[in-house]
Amino acid sequence: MPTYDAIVIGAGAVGENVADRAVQGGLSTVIVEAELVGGECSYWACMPSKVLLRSAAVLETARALPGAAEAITGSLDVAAVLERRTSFTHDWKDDSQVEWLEGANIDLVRGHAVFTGPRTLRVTASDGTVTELEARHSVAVVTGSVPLLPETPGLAEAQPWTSREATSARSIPASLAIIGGGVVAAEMATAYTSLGARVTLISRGSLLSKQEPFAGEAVTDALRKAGADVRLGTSVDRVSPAGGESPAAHTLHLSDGTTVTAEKILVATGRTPRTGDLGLEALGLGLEAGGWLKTDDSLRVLSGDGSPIDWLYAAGDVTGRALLTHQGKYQARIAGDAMAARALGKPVDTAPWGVHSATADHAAVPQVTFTSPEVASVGLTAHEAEQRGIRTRVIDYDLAGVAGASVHSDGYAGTARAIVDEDRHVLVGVTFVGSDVGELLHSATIAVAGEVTIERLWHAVPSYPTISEVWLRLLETYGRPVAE
Ligand SMILES: Cc1cc2nc3c(=O)[nH]c(=O)nc-3n(C[C@H](O)[C@H](O)[C@H](O)COP(=O)(O)OP(=O)(O)OC[C@H]3O[C@@H](n4cnc5c(N)ncnc54)[C@H](O)[C@@H]3O)c2cc1C
Ligand SMILES: NC(=O)c1ccc[n+]([C@@H]2O[C@H](COP(=O)([O-])OP(=O)(O)OC[C@H]3O[C@@H](n4cnc5c(N)ncnc54)[C@H](O)[C@@H]3O)[C@@H](O)[C@H]2O)c1
Repeated sequence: MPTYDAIVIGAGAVGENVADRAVQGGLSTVIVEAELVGGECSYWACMPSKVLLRSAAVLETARALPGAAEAITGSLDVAAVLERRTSFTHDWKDDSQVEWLEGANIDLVRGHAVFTGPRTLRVTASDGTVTELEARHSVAVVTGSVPLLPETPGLAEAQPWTSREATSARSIPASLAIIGGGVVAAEMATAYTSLGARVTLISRGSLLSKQEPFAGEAVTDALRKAGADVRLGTSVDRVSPAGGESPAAHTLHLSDGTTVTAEKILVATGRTPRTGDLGLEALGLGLEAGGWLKTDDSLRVLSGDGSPIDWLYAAGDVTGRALLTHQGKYQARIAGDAMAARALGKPVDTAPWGVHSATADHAAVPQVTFTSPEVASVGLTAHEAEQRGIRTRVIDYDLAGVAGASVHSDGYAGTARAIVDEDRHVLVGVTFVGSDVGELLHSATIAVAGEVTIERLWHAVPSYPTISEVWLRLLETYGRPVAE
């Protein structure tokens, strides 16, 4: 049986990084992949979705700029956008990522992995070939997540799209009904409206409800202005064939008594961990098939009794810690380093903010939602800070009042919010809403993760005239520091 120091199950962006750090730490490592090396982010999530959004965002900015606006003589070239998307996904082929694995000294076994015992796995390839693998030290489960489909009567029969079909479509449907009000729903509603589909978004709550309320409100207003039908506080009771002249269309019957007819339905109601078919439950460790893999901050999986399993690690979506590529890769760096350090008897630093502790997962998770306007946030919302019992002050500033924003484009609209922990005089959360604010976010992430005091932030001088001058405006709104 081939034996390695470490086995990584899942070669998405996160698994690749776990394996890379394990190899760099001195462990012989094999990675197992059932589909494409590169995972969801490269082929059906981050990259294709952002490419689908980008051209229209640039066009919108140009339209708000005298001089540039006059040069626009046509409309969005949908075929060119789809072609650029396909080039980013390498037409759903993973040769370049396989080449990267080879360069990083990571062995690859293709197929679906199932645990046969502690540290042993059986991998079955699509042609039926079986490979048994054994790990001397550790196994990392990095199997990601899959879309969660609600059990709405008639929905499965309508063969709805998930994010996979929405990001890989070769043509744009005339009409698209999107069920959900989270990030996927908001981004895909923005993209498909710009690409010419008649979009109806149906959300049982508000839009982007995990963010500051003004974020979802701004995106809702913008989507409506762009022509989308956004129905909030409504759910889908059942789906039926539309009949009539367009047999391929579907009718969605909503809880408010209205109906929506659409050629395609996109379900964007969240994700569920890919742990149902791994044989984890047979290990006798109290792990549940289909459940999230809870971990400690060095990414060791916690057994049913809450104690860490010394040989079993997990990172990325499958942990449910933060379903974001960059945060999963942060966990991956820590998991791979911790696996290597423990295997080789080297020191392990699991103190908060230590080398082997994914502390930022609790305090400073950044996220950019690439809607129009963009929503960029890190750390806590005002509501979350209050729930954690932090004594806060909320500072808001209208981005339209910042010189750099008015240079960016005419009629620039946006909002910035900073949440100050009044006891520690540090920021615990920041949100920006506005065109191109995504590139501003890392300044806020550094302030929050670095726990930079308000007094010191006055010495971080933003350049004039950039949108980042909002930092100075937020400080002025908070109040000048005084010498004691
Ligand atoms: C539409 C959409 C847009 C997104 N946009 C962004 C974005 O802009 N920015 C961002 O940060 N995040 C974004 N995300 C989230 C991001 O895609 C995920 O957080 C990220 O892909 C998780 O990476 P992962 O490696 O944990 O899982 P995955 O990428 O899902 O990789 C897991 C891999 O494991 C393999 N696998 C599973 N089970 C087995 C098994 N038993 N044996 C062998 N192999 C197995 C799978 O085939 C897969 O390749 C988006 C998500 C969606 C749905
Ligand atoms: N730009 C980015 O960073 C980006 C982009 C897309 C996705 N993602 C990540 O991917 C993950 C998945 O995104 P998502 O939008 O699918 O999930 P989400 O958790 O953001 O939103 C799920 C939405 O579905 C609704 N919902 C849940 N069950 C429902 C039901 N039965 N009926 C009707 N509505 C229901 C929820 O109320 C919520 O509005 C997110 O956690 C996000 O972090 C990130």
